Amino acid sequence: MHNEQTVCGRLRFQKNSIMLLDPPHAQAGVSDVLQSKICNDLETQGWLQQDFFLPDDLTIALAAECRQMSATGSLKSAGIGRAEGQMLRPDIRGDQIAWLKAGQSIPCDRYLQIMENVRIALNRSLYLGLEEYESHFAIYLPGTCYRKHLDRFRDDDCRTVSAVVYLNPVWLPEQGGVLRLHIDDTRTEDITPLGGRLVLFMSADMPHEVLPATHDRMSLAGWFRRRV
Ligand SMILES: O=C(O)CCC(=O)C(=O)O
Ligand SMILES: [Fe+2]
Repeated sequence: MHNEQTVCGRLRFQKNSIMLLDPPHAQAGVSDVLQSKICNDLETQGWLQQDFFLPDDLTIALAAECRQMSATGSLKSAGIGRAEGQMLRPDIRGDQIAWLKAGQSIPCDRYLQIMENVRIALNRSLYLGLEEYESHFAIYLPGTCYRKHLDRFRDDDCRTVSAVVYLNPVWLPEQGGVLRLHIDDTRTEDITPLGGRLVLFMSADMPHEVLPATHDRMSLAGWFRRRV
């Protein structure tokens, strides 16, 4: 595991990073490192963190796309709840989002292909029967948050594994904006939203929240789903 102080300072260049995808990464599966974390960490503790998950050039391209969408008004305030029951409650959830569509850009398709490899790895390790992946860009403007919640809806149990990939190439601890996982009644785990980092956790069992930040906080949040 990398020292948080070093990792938080600045996204390092590819030569220092662990190659997580076997070349050529588009078609290859996930690395042995990630596959064994899925087996060990996700299965035993219900969550995992993988740094340098995305190649640096992809993190930068996705961050640029997120910023561009924000600047052109393509990101919309996210609601809470599902379908007709959805409502805007910026005091509870303050991010702005845009759902990804296949073919919308080369970086998004690269990201979706990588997540497809993760889906296969999850099924191989944990026999979860995951059939699809949905994902959105998210930006949390300074001061906004997402209060403690579970990702699985009460009336729809398809969301099985939650995945967040962070897109800010630089993130300092004093900028806040951690993802706080509530592991049990007494233990929490804070994850700094540093670019390239992946977090996976079980959607039904892991209460979590996003704390306010002092800077724009960009990510791709997604869910591996079982069929209805
Ligand atoms: O951005 C994060 O760290 C988590 C986001 C989240 O919890 C969600 O979108 O449901
Ligand atoms: Fe969530």
